Amino acid sequence: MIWVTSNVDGEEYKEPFSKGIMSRSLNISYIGSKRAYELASEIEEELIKKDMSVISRDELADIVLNHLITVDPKIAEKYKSLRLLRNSKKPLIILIGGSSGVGTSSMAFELANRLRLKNIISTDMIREVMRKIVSKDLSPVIHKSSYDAYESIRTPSLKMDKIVEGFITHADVVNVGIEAIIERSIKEGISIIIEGVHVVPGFISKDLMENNNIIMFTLMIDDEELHKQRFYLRCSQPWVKRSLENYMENFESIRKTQDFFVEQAKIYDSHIINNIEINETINQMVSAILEKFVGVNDVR
Ligand SMILES: Nc1ncnc2c1ncn2[C@@H]1O[C@H](COP(=O)(O)OP(=O)(O)OP(=O)(O)O)[C@@H](O)[C@H]1O
Ligand SMILES: O=C(O)[C@@H](CO)OP(=O)(O)O
Repeated sequence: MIWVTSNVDGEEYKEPFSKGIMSRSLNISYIGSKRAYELASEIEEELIKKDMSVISRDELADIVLNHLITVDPKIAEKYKSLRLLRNSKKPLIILIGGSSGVGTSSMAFELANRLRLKNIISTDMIREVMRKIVSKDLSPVIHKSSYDAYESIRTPSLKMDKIVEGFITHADVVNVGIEAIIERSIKEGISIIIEGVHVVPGFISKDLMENNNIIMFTLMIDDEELHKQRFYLRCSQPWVKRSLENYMENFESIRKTQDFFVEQAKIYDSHIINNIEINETINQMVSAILEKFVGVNDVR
């Protein structure tokens, strides 16, 4: 057996070399799990040939890097950048927003897998906790959805589109919870992805956004028909309880909230991604993250 050693706060600990863990860390630019597993097996063979029974994490990373350079320098470059990112002292906070149905929760899950992050929180869950604490009488808007919150605004403004006004009032309350999660993640030093319809550019305090490793993505779907299909797809899954009829009835309003997202994203410089193809979306996100936090240009 090959043991991998590391140091935590001066204490050394060791764990057995695992091809599964290694191949997950190698599946970085979507080379596919089969190819990643083959590479992990090649690396294991190399360790056996060199008769290494104990190896430190850093030595192992160097061996992996050298192996990847001979196989595919682009994958090697990405592996190196992601290691730098993972070794960063500050936690990484990734915010993924977009109007209902554009794919924030699916993309958060895919990105977490790609970056090997363990924490994802949906803003719908934050809203659910808030609904238990804040009564319908006190804040009727958060007891509605983002696209029909306008129905419960007590005194609508005459100057603004009512759907957008409802959306802003609704998302603004949930942002109190989002900021709390960000503050707690920074305090604990844990990296996290926060996703959902309430992650709107310009709604989180400037101070939090500027002084930490935070990056925001705004997903959208420019093609209306494709956006509708995403709801069909989601609601056709047997475990989904949300009704397709509700989203179809409110589709026009949902599209209006998307227009608002895009306007805000342009003003506040959030990365706008047309979420058509999963790998393309994830590659764009990973490239933006590496560029912002490791200073590496696109190595796709
Ligand atoms: N890039 C993509 N390609 C194909 N299907 C996708 C893509 N992104 C998301 N989907 C699918 O679209 C549907 C809607 O996505 P998802 O539930 O992630 O949206 P959401 O933005 O989280 O919505 P809500 O905020 O209303 O919960 C899901 O069935 C998901 O699998
Ligand atoms: O408010 C919304 O836009 C959606 C987000 O997921 O929630 P629901 O349709 O479940 O109210």
